[in-house]
Amino acid sequence: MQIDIQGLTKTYTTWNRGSTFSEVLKSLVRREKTDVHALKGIDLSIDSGELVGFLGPNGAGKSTMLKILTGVLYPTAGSVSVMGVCPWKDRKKYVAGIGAVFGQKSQLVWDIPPADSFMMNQAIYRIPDARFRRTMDRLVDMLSVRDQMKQPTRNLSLGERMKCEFIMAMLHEPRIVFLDEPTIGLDVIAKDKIRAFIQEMNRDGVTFILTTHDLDDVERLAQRVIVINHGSIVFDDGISALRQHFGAKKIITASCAAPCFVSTEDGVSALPSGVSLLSRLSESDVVLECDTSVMDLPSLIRLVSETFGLRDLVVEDIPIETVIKELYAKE
Ligand SMILES: Nc1ncnc2c1ncn2[C@@H]1O[C@H](COP(=O)(O)OP(=O)(O)OP(=O)(O)O)[C@@H](O)[C@H]1O
Repeated sequence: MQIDIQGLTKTYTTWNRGSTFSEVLKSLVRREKTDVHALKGIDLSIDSGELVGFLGPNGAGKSTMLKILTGVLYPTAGSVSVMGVCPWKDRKKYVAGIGAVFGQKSQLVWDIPPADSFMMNQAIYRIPDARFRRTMDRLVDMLSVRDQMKQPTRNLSLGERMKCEFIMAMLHEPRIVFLDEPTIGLDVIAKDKIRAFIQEMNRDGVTFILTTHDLDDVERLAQRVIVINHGSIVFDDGISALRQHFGAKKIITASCAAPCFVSTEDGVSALPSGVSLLSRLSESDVVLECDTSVMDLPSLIRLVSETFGLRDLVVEDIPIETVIKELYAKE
């Protein structure tokens, strides 16, 4: 096991100063304390080579978790061991083995070309010359940024800069890389390139811990999804299990020859149990949600076909957004 987290708890204490003049004056003598329970006793283990996606609504505790795992914040209680090291206790030894890419924060020096920033990292991590050249050449070719190497970072597009951020984070060949919103603001082509890069590095055995609000990132990359809400883990499994979390539901778009499931005075009387009408596109075109644990799909298709004369049919999984929205809404 590469990462072992037990009972991880973080409580932020803030002091209420008040907003009116008299409240601020009073707070000089006696201030009210507010505790924010950002992480409430998290237990988690992650194996070497995993690609884990952390999801959660705003304020769920993801950044707090990432900050503790990268060693920039210490917890209120609990233990963390990453490759046998406690991140916030033995920082010097720890940072040599990890990498980090933050979509909203740059590690490159703005006024100098990426190639010079890379050489700074070579010195910081004491990477031998031959190994540095070999790793840099490989990464630069993988991400196709050779033409950008000699230009000042401030002149690069967001996509070019993000690719260079990845190179910067991978030069010392870390075994674990933390990614915080790595594709934020990128166009679809740049996103694809970066995702392919992450997958290739993962195939080489690098463990990735990815925090994001981009469900495409999670669907395309993560083998395991951990959803945090109100400081606790509310889901920890694969992406297909996430889809099944609220039952085996399917979305069916049916185009029929005759008007189908039309409303009567008593409501939509013809709908069988386990099936609900999501939307009506026209009298004879409907979008249905089918709970296949109640009504199996072949029976529903047969019923629609025999009753209304089926012309066209599309069966889809529940959109991952719907599942996530329901998980987030749960207290
Ligand atoms: N330095 C701090 N002092 C006080 N409270 C804090 C501090 N940092 C975070 N919090 C609170 O802790 C909770 C968790 O915050 P955190 O930033 O970890 O959430 P998050 O899941 O990363 O959210 P987002 O997706 O919006 O970045 C929030 O209620 C936040 O207001």
